[in-house]
Amino acid sequence: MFNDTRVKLQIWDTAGQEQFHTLSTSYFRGAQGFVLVYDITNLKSFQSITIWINDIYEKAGDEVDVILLGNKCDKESERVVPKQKGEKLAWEYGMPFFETSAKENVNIEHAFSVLTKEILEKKSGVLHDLDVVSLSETKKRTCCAF
Ligand SMILES: Nc1nc2c(ncn2[C@@H]2O[C@H](COP(=O)(O)OP(=O)(O)OP(=O)(O)O)[C@@H](O)[C@H]2O)c(=O)[nH]1
Repeated sequence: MFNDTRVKLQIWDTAGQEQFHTLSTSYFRGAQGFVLVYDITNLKSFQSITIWINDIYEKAGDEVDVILLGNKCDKESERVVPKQKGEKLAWEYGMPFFETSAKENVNIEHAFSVLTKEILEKKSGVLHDLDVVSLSETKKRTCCAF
């Protein structure tokens, strides 16, 4: 629930397709938000993030909401990607960043809440813009009819 609005999320997982870098454009078309996840114990997964960010913006448009997650934060002893690196990358692209653990349920709900909120805020912004346009159109027409 967000401000008394019930929200239903439809979440698509790429299920390993991304390894071959052959994500179908249907993953991007119509999507309102993206959750980019790397593994803090796997440097390559972090390095691939930049490629995916660019792919998302190219195929889904610059206006789309993206969050970055550094997952497996429960495996601190195996960490190879410092938290600051994730923060810096996210900051460069202006996206929210969290370290998460899917295993221990750390920050998962919070991350999805933040993404959902961003999407809803953008949507209400668009509706507001449309309202403004249609109101002024009506006004113009009323004006001309007189
Ligand atoms: N310790 C730990 N292990 C995790 C965490 N999240 C996932 N795993 C483990 O990491 C492995 C890979 O998880 P997946 O969810 O299959 O990862 P994926 O990148 O979605 O894999 P694909 O679906 O093949 O793309 C599994 O053995 C999970 O149990 C986490 O937060 N902490």
